Formats: sequence, C-alpha cells, structure tokens
Amino acid sequence: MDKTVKLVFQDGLEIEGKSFGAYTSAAGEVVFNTALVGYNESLTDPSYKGQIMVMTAPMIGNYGVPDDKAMIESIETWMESNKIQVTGLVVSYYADDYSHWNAIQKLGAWLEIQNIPGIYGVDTRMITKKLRDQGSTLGKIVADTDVEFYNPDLDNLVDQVSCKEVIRYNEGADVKIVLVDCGVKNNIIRCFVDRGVEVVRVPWDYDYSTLEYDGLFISNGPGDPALCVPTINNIKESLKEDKPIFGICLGNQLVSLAAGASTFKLKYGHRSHNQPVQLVGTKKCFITSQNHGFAVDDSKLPEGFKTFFTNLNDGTCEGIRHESKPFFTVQFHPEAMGGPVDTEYLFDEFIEEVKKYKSANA
Ligand SMILES: NC(=O)CC[C@H](N)C(=O)O
Repeated sequence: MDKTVKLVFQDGLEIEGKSFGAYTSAAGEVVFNTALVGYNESLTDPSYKGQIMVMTAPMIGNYGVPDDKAMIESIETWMESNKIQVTGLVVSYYADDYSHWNAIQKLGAWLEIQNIPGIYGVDTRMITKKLRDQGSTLGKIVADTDVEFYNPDLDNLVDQVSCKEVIRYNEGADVKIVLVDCGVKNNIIRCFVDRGVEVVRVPWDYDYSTLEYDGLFISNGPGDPALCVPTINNIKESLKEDKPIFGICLGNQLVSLAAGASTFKLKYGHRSHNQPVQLVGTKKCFITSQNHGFAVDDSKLPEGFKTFFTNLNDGTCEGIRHESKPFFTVQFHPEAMGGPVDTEYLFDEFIEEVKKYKSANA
C-alpha cells in the first residue's frame, strides 16, 4: 500500500494523497500543465527547474517511460535533457501498469531513481482552479520530514541547467549557429541538426563574440529572465550587428530585455499544448506548445521592434521581431516535443536568413 504524503500550499491549504516516485519531501513553485500527453518531455524540460508540476490530464504514467539513457549524436533520444528537472509531480490517477512500444520502465520507478516525489489521488481540478484564481503559488510535497517553502524565481536557475563548456553538433557544416544554452530542450538542437547546420552550444554566460558563426540562437530556460544579466549584456552587443538572431521562450524574454523592453510575471503562466497565437498583421492562427510564467510587456517595445505574435487567449506578447534586421523571437515552443509542430517552419525561416546573411557577407 502506498504511503501517505501531503501537498502543502504557502497559504496553509493541505491536501493528502498517496506517494509515488521517491518518498521524500520537496518544495517549489506549483504550476499546472493541461497537456494530455508528453509527461516525459515536460518532466525533463529544464524550464521546469524548481517547479512542482500539476498535470490535469486524468491518467499519468499509462504509457510508461522510454530508455532515458538512449543517445543519438550525444543527445538523449527520448528526453529533453539528461535528467528529470521538476521538483515534484502532482497527478490525479497514477497508472503504475504501462503499455507502449518503447517504454522500459514505470513512471514511479523513474522518479524514484532520481529522488523526485510524486503525489496521486488528489483533486487536480480543484488545485488548478485554485492556481487560476489565486495565481501560481509556492508549495511543497511533504513525506515524513517537513521542508521550507522555496521560491525558484529568486535563484539563478539558468546557471544550474546550462552546459559548462562549448559543445559542437554536426561539426564542419557550412552554416554555424551559436546556441546560448539557458536550459535548452534537446529537440531544439535536433531541429537545427536535422536541417544540416552546425550547432555551437555555449554556456549561458559565455562570450560568444570570440567565435566564428553565422547566426545566434537564445534558448528556453527556467526562472526569472531578469537574473540572466551576462546573457542580456552579450545580446545587447549582438543587437548592434546584423547577424540573424532567433530565440525561444526565455530567449524571447532575454532578447526583449536586451533590446530595452521589460518582462513581467503572469498570474499562472501558460503551460499546455493548445495555446492559440496570431501572426500579427494576418488572420493566421497557430496552436502552440507553451511552458512559461513570465511574459514580455509589448505595450512599449523599443524603437525598431514590433510584436510578432499575440496570444489569442489573453492578448499577451508571443514574440517580437525587428522591422528591418533579421531578429525574431517567440514565446512559444516551435520545437514542440510535446505538442503541435505547426510553427516548426520558424527554424527554416531563421536558417534562410542566416544563409542570406552568410552569402551577402562572404
Ligand atoms: N520555457 C521557458 O523558457 C520559460 C521561460 C521563463 N523561465 C518563464 O517561465 O517565463
């Protein structure tokens, strides 16, 4: 019989449930994700560092977990990083029995190996309504020893998830992209490598101006973008040049901050696979995968920049682009994994801009 654990909120609410995964206590920001699939990808997305993820899909674990050690081209085949990044997992029904063609382990066993606690048998609908009404809040999963509440937005989490040295993928390709790793999801690297470019992955605070490259990419990542000061300062220098710049999620926020815009914390964030965004100036709408708690204030974008996409649910900024230079960034995740791939064309558009720049400056 599974042991009892509690989900405790900073406002005092305590919810009793059953333990799966590691029987241990952990604290973080409680956020909800409404995606129906993709728990392995979300759990290993470095953007979730410091967060306790509530999944509203009623059954979690039913398709198990694939081999998290399988690698292709030195990247985890089935995962978005080399480990589980969340602090804890909250689900309604945990399915211990699984069935899937490439699953090799139970979700609970995988969590336990990495000392991540899970709680099931709780009313995730009630919890989600609480978070929507009151906003994301600090919380903790408590096993047999209590822990202090922990606010991940006060920590420089990007430094904890970024690579520690320069890593090259597809070395020797004609087009070279510097990828600033703020907690990059593996599928972003796959999307570039599959398009035949070399990816030069550098730490979040690395001075990439010393490198030979043709285009710049700023990755997704955890925590408050305002804490990434070295990255913002490096991007400020890049904005003075004409080399193409692309960014995703945290990358959108960092380029916006470097350009002189500001960011703010959303009440409960966007974490789902069904967020509708409109391409500004058109009637086109795309359904996107999203996982963010901060947003760019596009009410006063700096000279030369305009809103690229807008969220059709709440009108928030979903990307910015420069009016004349090849700079564009998006708040959503065109690389998906999981979720819809409708906006993956943005990788092609960026690489086209890079090739144009490269031939014009040959
Ligand atoms: N996925 C991300 O890159 C998240 C960006 C940032 N940490 C936010 O929560 O808004």
